[in-house]
Amino acid sequence: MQEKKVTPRGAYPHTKRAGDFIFVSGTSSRRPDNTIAGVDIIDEMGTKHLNIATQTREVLKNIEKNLQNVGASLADVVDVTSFLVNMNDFAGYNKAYGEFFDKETGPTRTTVAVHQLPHPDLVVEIKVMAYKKQ
Ligand SMILES: N/C(=C\C=C\C(=O)O)C(=O)O
Repeated sequence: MQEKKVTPRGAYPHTKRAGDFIFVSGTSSRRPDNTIAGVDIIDEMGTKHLNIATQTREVLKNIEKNLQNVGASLADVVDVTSFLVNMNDFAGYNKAYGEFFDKETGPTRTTVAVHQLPHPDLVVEIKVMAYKKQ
């Protein structure tokens, strides 16, 4: 059976090729059913813990799938821009990110804090640029 895909939240594609460059739109940990990975319910009152490490991993896996759909992979990523809602999450984000990319061979990266993301349960969104010859 074919895997259900995350659909973009607006009038944009997940990926856009421009020559040998591939741009990937801002991506979250949203699943194909529009629930969000990395939202832990921590008590019987339904209190949420928004898990930066889980969200970062799921974002990067979603980006990987989007790149695979156009014949590329995370190994082709040359530049990353990350948006955190809270810079106090930086350490958790940075550690999870390091499971996917290496300091010497990985892409350049810029991380900024933003006031909000398109869903209140999101704590990280990432966009990337990849380079893969056609
Ligand atoms: N890239 C955008 C939103 C992504 C949200 C998501 O994947 O959950 C946008 O609105 O530009």
